Amino acid sequence: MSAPTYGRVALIGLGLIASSMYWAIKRNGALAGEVTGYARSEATRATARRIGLCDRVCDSVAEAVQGADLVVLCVPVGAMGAVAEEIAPLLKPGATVTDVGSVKRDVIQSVGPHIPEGVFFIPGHPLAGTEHSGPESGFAELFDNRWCLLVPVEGTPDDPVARLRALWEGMGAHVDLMDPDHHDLVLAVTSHTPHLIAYTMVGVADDLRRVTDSEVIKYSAAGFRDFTRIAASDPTMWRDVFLTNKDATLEILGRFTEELFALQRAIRTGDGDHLHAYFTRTRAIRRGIIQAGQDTDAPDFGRGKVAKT
Ligand SMILES: NC(=O)c1ccc[n+]([C@@H]2O[C@H](COP(=O)([O-])OP(=O)(O)OC[C@H]3O[C@@H](n4cnc5c(N)ncnc54)[C@H](O)[C@@H]3O)[C@@H](O)[C@H]2O)c1
Ligand SMILES: O=C(O)C(=O)C[C@]1(C(=O)O)C=C[C@@H](O)C=C1
Repeated sequence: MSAPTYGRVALIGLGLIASSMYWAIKRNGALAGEVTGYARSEATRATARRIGLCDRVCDSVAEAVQGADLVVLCVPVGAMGAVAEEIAPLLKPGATVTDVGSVKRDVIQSVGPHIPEGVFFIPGHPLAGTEHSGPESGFAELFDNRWCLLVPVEGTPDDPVARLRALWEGMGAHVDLMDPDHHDLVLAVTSHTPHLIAYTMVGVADDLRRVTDSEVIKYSAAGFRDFTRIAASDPTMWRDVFLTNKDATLEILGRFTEELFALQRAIRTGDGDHLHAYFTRTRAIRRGIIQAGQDTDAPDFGRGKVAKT
């Protein structure tokens, strides 16, 4: 059997992503010699022990990080800096620190200054998740065929990046490298603003509850149901995403509202051509994604082509 990618991996914050990483590492036993885990709440640590999450659940962050070759910060983006400050003096020379946060520029600014000389810092972001959170929500297949973006800070040598890439690939993901600002802009379009829209739509439906007598829930069609799934995502995580990816989200939200006003106007003025042209353009985008084989969840994935009208 080949040597493990890392001798010891420490997972800090035992929620959806950390627990999925643990099960994915265990599925491919060659990835880590030992996985330690730490959660700040005693209840979370007790749950982790009960379900066999991590080879060793530690009662202090110091014990979890001690001797680790890789430390993965799996806490909300707003908590990354404080956790990094706490673990900094405990890090082994030559170790790598990474994170899984949904925003990258802010994590680089809050974590970077605490990373000691001789320790590598390679921020990361797996583009995979669900609306569930906590130690019991993880599963080994979460990262299969998903992207994981790595955002190495300037001057990071190739070897530690290649090693972290091997870990993510071993957990089933495809890996790309990206600049942090570009990451934050892309994710504002593909993830952050869509979440805000889902939160808003469900909030609007809730405001109308009395008017509709709960019929929006009873008769919710597939589109709205997808919104409710997204809007059930963890409030702390998403509060931090919007507070830390403020500029990119506001930029995309500005463009979104402009387009929305144009569509609103087309509806009011009965401009069917505008609506039809707009929807034709957006449908082509969806079809392009499916034809490029980039949406493995789509019901029409693998059929090779989609119906023409
Ligand atoms: N959920 C997703 O879809 C998803 C996908 C990709 C990346 N992420 C990112 O991964 C990270 C973890 O998300 P998750 O979905 O696993 O969350 P989660 O809520 O399931 O788990 C987060 C863990 O961090 C702990 N924690 C919270 N605040 C803390 C603090 N101040 N100090 C120490 N520990 C603290 C919680 O107790 C919990 O154990 C976040 O940064 C998030 O942006 C989430
Ligand atoms: O599928 C979901 O539930 C998600 O929202 C996952 C999702 C996304 O927007 O795709 C959410 C946040 C992450 O940072 C990465 C993935």
